[in-house]
Amino acid sequence: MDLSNSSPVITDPVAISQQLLGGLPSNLMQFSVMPGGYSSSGMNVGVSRLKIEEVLVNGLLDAMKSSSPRRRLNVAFGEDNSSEEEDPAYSAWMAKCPSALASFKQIVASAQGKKIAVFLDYDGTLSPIVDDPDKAVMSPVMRAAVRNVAKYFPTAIVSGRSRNKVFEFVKLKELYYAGSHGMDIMASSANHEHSAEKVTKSLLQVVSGIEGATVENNKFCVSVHYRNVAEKDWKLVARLVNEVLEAFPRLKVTNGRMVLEVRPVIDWDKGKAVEFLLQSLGLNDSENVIPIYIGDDRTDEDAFKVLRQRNCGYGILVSQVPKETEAFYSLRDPSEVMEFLNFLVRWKKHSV
Ligand SMILES: O=P(O)(O)OC[C@H]1O[C@H](O[C@H]2O[C@H](CO)[C@@H](O)[C@H](O)[C@H]2O)[C@H](O)[C@@H](O)[C@@H]1O
Repeated sequence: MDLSNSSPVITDPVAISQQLLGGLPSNLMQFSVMPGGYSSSGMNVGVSRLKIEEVLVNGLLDAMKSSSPRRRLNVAFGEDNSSEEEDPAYSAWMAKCPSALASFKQIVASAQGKKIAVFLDYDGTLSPIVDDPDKAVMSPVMRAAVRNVAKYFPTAIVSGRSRNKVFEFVKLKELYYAGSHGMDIMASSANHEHSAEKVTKSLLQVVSGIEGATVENNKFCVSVHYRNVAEKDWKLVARLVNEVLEAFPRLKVTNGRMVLEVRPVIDWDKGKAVEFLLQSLGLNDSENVIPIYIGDDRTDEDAFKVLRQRNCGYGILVSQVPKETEAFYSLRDPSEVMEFLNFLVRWKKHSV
């Protein structure tokens, strides 16, 4: 299948599902309800809708605090990285999760004669984290790097944002897009979309009095951002979100990078989205396909885990601080992601 000549922009979830799902095993098409609202990975901080208690609010609050680790700065994006090499904790962590740049030769050696498929998260991976989610633009050089990668490898973006929104940022028709943590490639989602609209309205109402709190409707998931909220108010945000969810038994909340992500209680995540895309795109041959998934967030861990379990391909975590991860390799920030993508293109050009 010549993916570079196909028409990959996923414009309608139902249509694409019908197009992609033809021939897929029926279990891939099922949504199943997870008891208690916890994600299958156990990495997310799932909050049961049934127990809106102090202890859970505090649990969520702890997760909110730990999602804002000390931030390093990024040279390529106009910031200063000078003290990076001196952090012993980071160096120790790198021994377990080595740099994908330093390990590039090993990565491509294992891909000789095989097909690489590239999966990319958006926020924090292709664009640096910024205070205003609407301003998380992708730099022209990063766009060029992603475009080049897509010329040589089937490439998909798997984002927590809605497909439309992430496409507005990326603007590349030659990619595949999975939005709402992969839910935005699925059919039968009308109910989830409706719930997202309703819960967005309620969340907007309750957080309207909290300075800095914003709500973003990602079609099937809804983000409540607290990056710009004073830390003293985080507990209030957690409490209000939990209270709203009491009226939405089919929704749960997980914690991302200073964002509470309200999503359907279904057995679907970025890992399942990657499996779905590999199968749909005819790339399910784990002997001959090496999927590379690059992401920075807890939700990306589901995809890293899938690659580990399949024993094929590599998860690459983008992080400037040591983190527990299922990824094999690491990159510090979006500028290193860009370098890695450029390396891949250069290697491919010279290996044909
Ligand atoms: O899966 P992703 O593409 O990484 O999407 C996850 C969330 O990303 C966005 O929020 C994050 O980036 C914002 C812009 O840099 C930042 O302000 C926010 O604090 C981060 O959590 C997006 O706005 C969310 O809706 C996504 O769920």
